[in-house]
Amino acid sequence: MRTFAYLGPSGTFTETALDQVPEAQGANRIPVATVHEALDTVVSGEAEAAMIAIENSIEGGVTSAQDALATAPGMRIRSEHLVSVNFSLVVSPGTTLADVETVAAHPVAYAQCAKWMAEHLPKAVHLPAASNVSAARDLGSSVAHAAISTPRITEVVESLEVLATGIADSSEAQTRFVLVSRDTTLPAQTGADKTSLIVELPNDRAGSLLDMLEQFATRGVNLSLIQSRPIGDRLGRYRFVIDLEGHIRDERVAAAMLGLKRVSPRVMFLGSYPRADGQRAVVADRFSDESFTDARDWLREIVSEAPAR
Ligand SMILES: O=C(O)C(=O)C[C@]1(C(=O)O)C=C[C@@H](O)C=C1
Repeated sequence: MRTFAYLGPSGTFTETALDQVPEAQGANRIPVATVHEALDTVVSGEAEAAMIAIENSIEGGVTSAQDALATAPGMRIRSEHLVSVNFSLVVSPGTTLADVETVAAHPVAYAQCAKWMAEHLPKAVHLPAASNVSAARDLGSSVAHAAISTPRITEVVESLEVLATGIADSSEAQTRFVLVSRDTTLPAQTGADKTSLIVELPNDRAGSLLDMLEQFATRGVNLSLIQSRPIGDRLGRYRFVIDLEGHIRDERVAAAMLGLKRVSPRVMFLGSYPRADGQRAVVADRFSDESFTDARDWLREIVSEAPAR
């Protein structure tokens, strides 16, 4: 039976993202407690793929996921999935807002409710939880007086009371999830694709960040995310987590990758996959596949006609 891992327990937004994967319907699902654990199940072969949150429209890149992807061997993103997220404040029956001094919440969820918290619970202390669901499920047994959770939490944990709904700073917030596996076959080009990379730069060379960015700019490759994360071995060493518009089989993306390989000591290719929003990249004529192949044919002709030395 096919097996998929996701950040559990059942009821998380991550599970909602997994529900979007046709192959995961009726499959065996392993709920895990962290992104690291999710990727470990894939590395060990226990699960064929894992669903992880990678970016939020308010909080930006999910750094724990970026760091886990940078260190787990051989991970490839197969597909991306968007889920609209909103949050409720829940308590054990009888607790009022005035009683709440501590709030359990997943850090990404807590950050998305910052304005509501500042207005209604300015003195509350945040207790980080592994997921939106575990924050609420563990209320009875933890020191938390309230939890930030998904609006559907009362379907999973019936004993809870909802103190406030729609507490996220934006009602339009979305989280982007990716399905990660060890399958290295490339998903087909669709014209509306994304490619994810992790790039390290030499830190003893002035202008290496500009060198990297030029590889994309001069080939008309648009970036949709760029974030630096500490490599962790010593101060001042960072890796760049990058999402770009296009597929590695697009000539302009392939050319940028070749350029990157020359300026960077380490480029990790995390995958090319269809964009969840179906938005096609806007590509100027001079960056089209045809423009690249024409230029290559022109050069080949010159080289093949060159007199032997
Ligand atoms: O999947 C969930 O419900 C989670 O608790 C996790 C998570 C995340 O990992 O970032 C997912 C989406 C929300 O934006 C906040 C938290």
